[in-house]
Amino acid sequence: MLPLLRKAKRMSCLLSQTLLPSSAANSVCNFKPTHSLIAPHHLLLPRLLGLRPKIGFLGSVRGMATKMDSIQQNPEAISYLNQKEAAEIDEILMGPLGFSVDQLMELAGLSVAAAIAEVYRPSEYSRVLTICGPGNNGGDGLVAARHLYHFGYKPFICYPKRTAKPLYDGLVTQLESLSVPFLSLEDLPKDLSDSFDILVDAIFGFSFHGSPRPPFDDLIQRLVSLKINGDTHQKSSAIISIDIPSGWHVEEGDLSGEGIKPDMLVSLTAPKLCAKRFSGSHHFLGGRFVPPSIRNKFKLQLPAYPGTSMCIRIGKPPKIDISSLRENYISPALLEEEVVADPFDQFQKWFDDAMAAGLKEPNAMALSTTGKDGKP
Ligand SMILES: NC(=O)C1=CN([C@@H]2O[C@H](COP(=O)(O)OP(=O)(O)OC[C@H]3O[C@@H](n4cnc5c(N)ncnc54)[C@H](O)[C@@H]3O)[C@@H](O)[C@H]2O)[C@H](O)CC1
Ligand SMILES: [K+]
Repeated sequence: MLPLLRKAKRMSCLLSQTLLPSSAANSVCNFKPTHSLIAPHHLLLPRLLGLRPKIGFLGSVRGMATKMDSIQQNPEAISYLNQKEAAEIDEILMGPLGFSVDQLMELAGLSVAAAIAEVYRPSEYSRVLTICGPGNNGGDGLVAARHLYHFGYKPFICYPKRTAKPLYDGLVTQLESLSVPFLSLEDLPKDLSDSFDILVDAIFGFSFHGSPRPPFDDLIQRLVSLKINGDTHQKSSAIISIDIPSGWHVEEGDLSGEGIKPDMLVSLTAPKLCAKRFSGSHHFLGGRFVPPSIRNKFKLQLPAYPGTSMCIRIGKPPKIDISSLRENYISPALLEEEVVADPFDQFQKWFDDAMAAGLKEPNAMALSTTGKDGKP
């Protein structure tokens, strides 16, 4: 036991010298422990409590941070665009400013996928059906589906009116090469909420006008009825609308009051006027490509995106039930017979666990010592 403890002490000095200020390191090294355990602190604490750290989907940690940090924008402080302004911005971006539609669509679709991943974990909401319309909104949906695939979701596509242009052919080929299933209208299951956890509405964007024509009228109706007939005891699929809830008037919103009621809206570039009527839980902004010249010309007030994020929550986040954030760790205790004889090997094992979990600062650690009586 003694050589093991000496080794542990030697290692604690080594670690302390790298991690602590010298005075603190000296006091650790001069301290004579009778028992000592060293581990990355996020591993040691739960283990000492007889628990094993849970290695979960990192998006949940990130999502939680975003929930906490999210800027609770005053909706009135953000600019809303009318249909003409939205189309004009598009034209300027793709005209004098030199962007291509492919570029903007890629960024728009990536923002949508990022916003979805902020709120809906793939462990709970894996099956995603994206319903794509005939224009660029549909293209955003195809791009988002590809990114969701890479984020760990299982995407499906319904794209009943394909646009015969190389850009769209390419997006379809990219998804087919990932074996993402394309479902025809006939293939769609009767009850969408039985088969899909998320339904992405990529049917119409800011160029929509009039009343939806077939086959989109029916598809929109299926999304509407999902929320009307939703069994309150069963988890209903989440509906995510890209840029505009399809069928809504771009400026006036849900004129009949009987349109889609999405759970999440991802506005692109800047929210359109109809977004003022959005009453779902999650309103995000994406399309982080608006240059100052456009901001100035249209006097746009837009929130600053945090760090490298592709999306930002706008509007108030839903109230968080703190008890639902609690995780139960059900794992065996740290048993003496399971501990490796050499503390360096044991440390390496814990360190490898921390590295594999992708934890931030896996080299941060805590040193605990106890007396012979087992007291700290
Ligand atoms: N700058 C940006 O923010 C970018 C946004 N993007 C996305 O593009 C859409 C706007 O795309 P656009 O192709 O102009 O229009 P739509 O997708 O809305 O679809 C037009 C399409 O729909 C047909 N249509 C219109 N009304 C009806 C109707 N009543 N019934 C049936 N069909 C209808 C019309 O004929 C066209 O075929 C924007 O919202 C963003 O989502 C870009 O991806 C990137 C830049
Ligand atoms: K839409």
